[in-house]
Amino acid sequence: MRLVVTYRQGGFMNEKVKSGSRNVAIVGPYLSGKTTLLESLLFVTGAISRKGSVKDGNTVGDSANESRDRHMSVEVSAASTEYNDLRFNFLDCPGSVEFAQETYNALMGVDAAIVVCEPIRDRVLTLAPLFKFLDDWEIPHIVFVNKMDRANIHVLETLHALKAVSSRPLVAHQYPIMQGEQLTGFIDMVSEQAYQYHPGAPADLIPFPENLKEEEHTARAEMLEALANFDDHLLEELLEDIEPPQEEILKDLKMELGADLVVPVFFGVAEQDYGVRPLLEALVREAPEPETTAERRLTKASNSPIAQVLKTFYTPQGGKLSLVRVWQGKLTDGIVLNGVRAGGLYRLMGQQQQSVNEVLAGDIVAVSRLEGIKTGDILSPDAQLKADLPKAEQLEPVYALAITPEKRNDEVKLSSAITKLLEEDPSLNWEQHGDTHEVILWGQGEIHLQVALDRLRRKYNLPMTTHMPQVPYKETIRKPVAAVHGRYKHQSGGHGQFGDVFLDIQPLPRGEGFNFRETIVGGVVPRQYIPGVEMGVREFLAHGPLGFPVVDVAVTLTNGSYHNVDSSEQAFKQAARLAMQTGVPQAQPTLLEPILKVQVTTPSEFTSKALQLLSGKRGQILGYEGRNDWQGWDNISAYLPQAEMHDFIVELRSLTLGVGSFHWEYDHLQEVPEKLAERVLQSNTNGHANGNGNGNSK
Ligand SMILES: Nc1nc2c(ncn2[C@@H]2O[C@H](COP(=O)(O)OP(=O)(O)OP(=O)(O)O)[C@@H](O)[C@H]2O)c(=O)[nH]1
Repeated sequence: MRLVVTYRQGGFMNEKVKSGSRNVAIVGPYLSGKTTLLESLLFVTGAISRKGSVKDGNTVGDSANESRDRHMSVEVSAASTEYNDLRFNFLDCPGSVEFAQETYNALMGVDAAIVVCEPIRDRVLTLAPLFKFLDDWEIPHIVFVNKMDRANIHVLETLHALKAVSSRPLVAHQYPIMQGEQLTGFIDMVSEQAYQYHPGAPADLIPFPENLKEEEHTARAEMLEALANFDDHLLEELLEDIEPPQEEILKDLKMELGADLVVPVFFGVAEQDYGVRPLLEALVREAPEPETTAERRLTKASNSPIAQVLKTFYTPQGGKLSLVRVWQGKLTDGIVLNGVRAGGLYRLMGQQQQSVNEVLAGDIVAVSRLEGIKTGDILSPDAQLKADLPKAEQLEPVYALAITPEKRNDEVKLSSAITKLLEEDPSLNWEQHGDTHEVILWGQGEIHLQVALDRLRRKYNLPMTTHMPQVPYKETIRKPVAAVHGRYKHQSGGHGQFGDVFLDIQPLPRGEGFNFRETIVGGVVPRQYIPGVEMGVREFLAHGPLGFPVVDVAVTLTNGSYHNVDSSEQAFKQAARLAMQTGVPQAQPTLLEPILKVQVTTPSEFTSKALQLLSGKRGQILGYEGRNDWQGWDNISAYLPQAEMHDFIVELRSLTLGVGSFHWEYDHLQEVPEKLAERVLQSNTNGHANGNGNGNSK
């Protein structure tokens, strides 16, 4: 096939069949250098002829406008290159916890991940949730300690800190050669050969640095011991002081990395391309082949083509692209998947696309126009297909904003635009609240929602204003009132309107809602008018004297009278409303607020801070304990008023290096403390209803 060059910096690879492929996600904490590493990988493999930088906004990763604006990845970027006759599909994933869903979805489709991190002791904890995800799903991963041009802690200290947050043993695959804080070369721990880096060129073989002999030997012995834990033959050799052959070490590294039993560690400086070639070599030699990954992940009952959607994009022109991993068989141009004809197959290089005619199992490509298909869906031309592939759990939303189109006429466009937004980003959610009628956008944090709002504005021409969502307060009554009278009598022209009722109004236990009964005897209120009475009561309760829906109240129609000509269901409805208007204010109305049951997850060292945060937000601690499935992490259970939830995730993250998280569900309604209730009611009469009494726009 002929070379089609469409990429500005050097072009796509020749679209010819390679001897194999590797699909690799680049993951790691925020700003650790993932996009820079991708740029370097593409550069050293010749896919681009000039490197862009994150600062200049011209990298292949971070190509979306929303990423460029913020100098951070906000979605997965795919790029393809080749090295050693293998096709490499790299997925550059966002590091911010607010975009973790993107990363988790992408990880489900790769053969291995490169975890990029920085040599900063205090920041390694930010790796813990990612390591846990990788280990829970047994995804083979390599650590690349980046920014070794400013490493102010010793290599062994970095390794030690990293080991503390990984449940799998970390093995140094290289021993870095440093000059002060600057990486200058490395010793390959398999061959024990030393190399020196050179700007813009491959590393040179150099004599073994004698001063590192002892440290390197210790680190190598640790690596071999870790490998020997899963290989009896290697263990015997070590016990008998036999130097294991290099092939055996490499075989073990491949097998144990592939099964996520060990995590090899590399060091580098992505900005200078240092450490990037050895990383590629390791991926070629040691990362699992796509067929091996398919054997581990795919459960299937037929041989038809099978693919899975890892990410959905809507291009600025409005076209839909589904990034898919082909697990089995081949996809061809125009193939029908799950009943939908694909528009075309494309290899991606950031935002650039190159059309291809067919794609074989083990590859990752974008498929256009798969309308109705969502991220995570398993695709096949076989309608009866029974296949299973793991799918990352959907993250629960933890942060909300109420949104309103800047232009009133845009309200009708909003729902279809949000539907597309949610297809692109499954960790968003939205609802139109039943009580407050606000449209609420839910997501993972402030930046996450701002990115969603940017997309609404840019892609769908829907600028929005936002404000803090109102708290859906309710009200109830504290004491019963009996025989409240309501009489509706109206004479206008023809025949008049007459309804007359006596109601008992009583509080119900919390959570009982509403019930209506009648104890009418002797037909003083004829049967056919009683539904009107209930309707009038319900209508009144939708908006009580404090301005909120009234709950946990029982109303009994006990007595009344009627007029043969003038009575009607409508008139009795009005009479009931009048009785309620009189009676409810006498029954000590009181404000109720929704209380959430939350479960906070935090590293144990931050548990006391998280407890303080909860208490400071009127939370009621129910208990806390260490997690059985996650050493060094605690779960805290508490009740938290919904009025205090708005910034809870923001504050929790700022107290816990960004790794604290929480799960929540509505639990019950509870009386608002008197002082606070006054503030809420005051701000409600001013047109706002949130717990802090400040309904300001954000
Ligand atoms: N000193 C130094 N800086 C680096 C290196 N690699 C990346 N950086 C800088 O680190 C910053 C973040 O780099 P990115 O590549 O955007 O990091 P990222 O991990 O992709 O960021 P997110 O995807 O937003 O989490 C940028 O300013 C880079 O220039 C490196 O090897 N050395």
